[in-house]
Amino acid sequence: MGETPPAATPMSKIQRNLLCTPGGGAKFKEEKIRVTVRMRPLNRKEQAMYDLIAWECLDEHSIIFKNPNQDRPVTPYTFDKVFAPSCSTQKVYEEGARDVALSALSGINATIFAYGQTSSGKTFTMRGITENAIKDIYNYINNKPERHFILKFAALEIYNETVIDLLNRESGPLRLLDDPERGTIVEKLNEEVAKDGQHLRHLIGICEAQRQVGETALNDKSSRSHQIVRLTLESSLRESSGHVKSYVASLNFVDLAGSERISQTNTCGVRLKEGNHINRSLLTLATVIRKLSGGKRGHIPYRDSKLTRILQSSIGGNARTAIICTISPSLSHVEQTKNTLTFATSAKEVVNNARVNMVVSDKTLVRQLQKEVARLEGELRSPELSSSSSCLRSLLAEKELKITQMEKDMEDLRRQRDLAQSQLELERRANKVHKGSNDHGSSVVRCLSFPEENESAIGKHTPDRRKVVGRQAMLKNLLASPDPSILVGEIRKLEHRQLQLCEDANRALEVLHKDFATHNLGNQETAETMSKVLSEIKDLVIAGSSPEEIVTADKADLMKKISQLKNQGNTIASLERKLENVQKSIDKLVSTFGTEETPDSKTQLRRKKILPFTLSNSPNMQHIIRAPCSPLSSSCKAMEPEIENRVPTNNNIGGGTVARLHKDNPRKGDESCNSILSREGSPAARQSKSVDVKKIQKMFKNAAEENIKSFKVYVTELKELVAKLHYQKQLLVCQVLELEANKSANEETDTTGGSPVPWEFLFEQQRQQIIMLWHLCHISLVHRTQFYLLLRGDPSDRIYMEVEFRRLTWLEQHLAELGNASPALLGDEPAGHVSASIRALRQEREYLAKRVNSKLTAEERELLYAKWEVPPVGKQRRLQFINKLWTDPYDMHHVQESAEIVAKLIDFCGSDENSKDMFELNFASPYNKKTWGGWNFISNLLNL
Ligand SMILES: Nc1ncnc2c1ncn2[C@@H]1O[C@H](COP(=O)(O)OP(=O)(O)OP(=O)(O)O)[C@@H](O)[C@H]1O
Repeated sequence: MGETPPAATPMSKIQRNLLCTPGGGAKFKEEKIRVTVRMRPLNRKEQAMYDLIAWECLDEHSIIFKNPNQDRPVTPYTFDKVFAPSCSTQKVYEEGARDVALSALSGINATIFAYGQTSSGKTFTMRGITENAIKDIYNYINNKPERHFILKFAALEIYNETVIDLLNRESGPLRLLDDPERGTIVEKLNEEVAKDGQHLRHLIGICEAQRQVGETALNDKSSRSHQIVRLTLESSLRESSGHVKSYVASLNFVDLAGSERISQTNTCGVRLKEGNHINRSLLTLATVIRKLSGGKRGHIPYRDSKLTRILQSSIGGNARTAIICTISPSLSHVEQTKNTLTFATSAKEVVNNARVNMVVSDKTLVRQLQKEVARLEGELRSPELSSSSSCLRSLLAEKELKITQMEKDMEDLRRQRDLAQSQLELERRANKVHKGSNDHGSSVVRCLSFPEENESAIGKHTPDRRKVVGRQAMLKNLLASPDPSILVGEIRKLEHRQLQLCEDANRALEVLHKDFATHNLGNQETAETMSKVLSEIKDLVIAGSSPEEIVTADKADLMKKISQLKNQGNTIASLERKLENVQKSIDKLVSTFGTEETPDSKTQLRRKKILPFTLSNSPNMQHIIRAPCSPLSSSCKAMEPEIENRVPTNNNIGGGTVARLHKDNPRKGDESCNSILSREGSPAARQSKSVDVKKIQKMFKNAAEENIKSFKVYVTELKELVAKLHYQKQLLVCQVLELEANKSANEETDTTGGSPVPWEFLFEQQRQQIIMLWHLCHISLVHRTQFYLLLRGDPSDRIYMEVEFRRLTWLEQHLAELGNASPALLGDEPAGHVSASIRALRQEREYLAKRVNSKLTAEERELLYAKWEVPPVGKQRRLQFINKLWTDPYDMHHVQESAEIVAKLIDFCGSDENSKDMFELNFASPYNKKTWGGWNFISNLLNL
C-alpha cells in the first residue's frame, strides 16, 4: 500500500481538483466543530460503591452539575447535543455524527472522535458510531448506483507517542512527514480497499484486536492508545453518465485514550507511563482546541504531540468534525467530568473550513484536455474566428507583407551586385586594353604603379592616375556588393595580383640597386672631382685678395669652366637633339661628298641615316660619364661643350680640364677615339681633304660605321648617367654662386671701396634655414651638433653652409618626391624612408640617453632635468631629457643649448678646423638605406 495520511485528504488530489476543474470551484464552508456530550449510566462498580449521579441533563443541549447542598446555583453546560445515559448509540450517531460522517461521501473530510476520561464510554461510543457510519455509508453507496465508490481502510494507534500501523503492527513505528501540499502524512501506512461492509468490519476488527489495551482500576479493558480508523472514500459518476466529477474524502474515527488520575487508576509501571503519555497528548489537544476556540490565529501547538499533528486538518482545518465527549455521571468523577465539559465547551467554538475535494482522474483529465484541444482547433479552422484569431491573422498578414518587402529588397541587392560585377568586368577589360597600350618604360617606375593582372612587361614611365582611379571605382563597386563572398573573392584576386606586382617590383628594385651602384661609382668619381674643384675654390677664396697672376689665371680658368657648366643647361633631351644635329651634319657631309653612289655607298648611307654618329663625341662622352651624377632626376642636364656638336675639324676638342679628366679615367673606346683624332688632326689628312674628296667621304663613312655600334650602348648609358648629374650640378651651381658672390664682393670692394656684404647676417639667416631643414629631414643630432659648433660664421664657412643648405634642400625635396610616389602612401602611412629616418633618429636619442649618466654628474643631470622640465619622478628620465633636445628649430637658444649638451655627451670639442671637411661632400643618398617596404594588401586596408 502507498502512503496514506491518516487524517488528511491528499493535498495533491485536492489541488488537482482546484486547478483542473473548470468552473468547479472550491466551496469553503466555515463550520464549528460539532460537540455533543454523552453521559453513560453508572457502571456496576459505581453502583456497587453507591456513587451518586452528579449531573443532570436539563434538555438535549444542556447538562448541569447537581449541587447536593443547593446553596449555590450552577451554570449548565450547553452543547450541540447532550445525550443522557439512556440514549442509545444509534441516537448519538444520528444526532451527533451521522451528517458529519456522511459528508465524506460528498467529498468533504470528516472526523468523529470521542473525548473523555477513562472508562467514560469512548470506545463503547465510537464502536457504535463507526458501525452506524459504515452502515450508512454502504447504504448510501448502495443507493447511488450511478456513482462508483472506492472505500479504503487504514488504521493506526498512537501508543506512547509512537505511531503504529494497526493493519501491520510488525512494520514498527511509523514516521510522520510534513508535505507542503498534503499536510501531515503517515509514512508507509497500509491502506486496504474495503470490498464491502463486511470486509470493512473485518478490517476494523483486526485493528481493534491489535490495539493496546490494558487493565486499570477504572477499566478492565482500558485503551492505552489513541486509535484512528481512516476510511478514504472516492466516488465518481460512472462513465456512461458523461460526467467527469469525482470526489475524495477521508472519514476519521478517533477513539482517544482517556485521561486518568493516577490516584484513581492506581497505575504504575507501564500503565503509569502510558497514562503520562495519554495525559500529555490530551493536554496538547486541549490546548490546541482552547487556542483555536479563542479565535486567535497565533501559534497553534499542533506539533507538540503526534495526536494533534495527525488531527490538525480535522481541528480547525479542511474537515467537518464532530466531538463526542463522554462523561461519567458519577459524583466521584465530577472533576474529570468538569474537565471534559470544559474541553467540550472550548471545542464547540473551534471553526473548521471544510470544502469539497473534487478531483479529476488522469485519464479523465487527458480526455477532457483532448476535447478542449479539439474545440480550439475547430475554432481556428472556423471561418468565424474569434477575436484572438483575428489578431493572429492580422499579425500573420503583417509578417507576410514584411517578407514580401524583404524579397524585393533582396532582388534589388542582387541587381546591384550584378551591376557591380558588370562594372568590374568592364573595368578589367578597359585596364587590359590600357595596359597593352602602355607596356613600355623603365622597371623602376613600374614598381611604383598599380599594374593589372597578367601584366608581364616592364611598367610605365609615370604612374597611371586613370588606372588608379579606375581601381578605386572598382573597389567601391566591390564594397557596395551585397554578397560578401564576392567581395572577399575579388579582393583575394587583387591580392594575388599584388603579390605578382611585389615580385615585379622587387625585380625592378634590384635593377634600381644595380643602377645606383653604378651611380655610386660615378658619384665617388664625382666627389673626387668636386673635391678638387672645391679645393681650387677654397684656394681661390683664400687667395681672393692675392694679386698673383697665376692665381688670377687659375681663377679665370675656373670661372670659365664653371660658367660653361652653368650655361650648359644640358638635359638628356638637349643632348639627343645635339646628337641628331651631329647626325644631320654627317648626312650633310656625306651627301655633299657622295657624288658617286655605289651599292656599297647606298648601303652605307642608309645605315648612316639609321645610326648616324660622329667621332667627336667620344671624348666628350667620357667626360660626361665621369661627371658628377645623381640617380634621381630624369630631367638632368648634361655638361657638354658646344663644340662637341660640330663636325670634328678642331683637334682641341675637350679642352684642358676635360683632357685631364680623361687622362685620369680612361675608358673603353678611347683608343679608337684617339686613333681617329690623330688621323683627323694630322697634316696629311688636312691635305687629302682638299684633294681626295672620295677618300675623305670614305673616311667619314668608315668612322661613322665604326662608332655606330658603340653609339647605342653609349646612348643607353648616357640616358642612365646623365640623369644622375643633376644633383652634382646643383653643387657646382652652389659653388658658382659662392664664387660669384666672392667675385661680386671683391669687385664691389675694388670699385667702391665700401663695406663688405654683411656675411654675419647671411650666415645667421642660412643657419636658421639649415636648422629648419635638419628638423624636417630628421637629420642626426650628432651631425647637427658638429655642424653647428664648427661653423660659427667664419667667412670660410660660406662654402660649407652653402653645400649643407643645398644638400638639405635636395634631401627635403627628394623625401617629398619619394613619399608622394611611394605605394605605402596608399595606406596613409608615412613613407618607408621617412620612417627609417625617424627610427634612426630615435635610436640615436636612445644612444645619447645611455651616455647621460657617464658624461654628466648627478648634479649636472638634476640641474639639466630641472631646466628642461623633466619630471622629478618617473621612468626613463634620461630619455625624456634627450627627447627634448633639438626639438625647436625656431629657438636659437634652444638649439645652442642642445648642441652643447650633445657635444658633451659625445665628447666633441669643436675646435678642430679640419673637422669642417667632413661636411664638404659627405652625400649619402637615401637609396643606400632604402629597403623595399612591401605592399599593403587590400585586405589589410579594408580590415578583412
Ligand atoms: N453508554 C453506555 N451504556 C452502557 N454501557 C456503557 C456505556 N458506555 C460505556 N459503557 C461500559 O463502560 C465500560 C467502559 O467503557 P469504555 O471502555 O468504552 O470506556 P472508555 O472510555 O473507552 O475507557 P478507556 O478510556 O479506559 O478505554 C465498558 O464496559 C462499557 O461497556
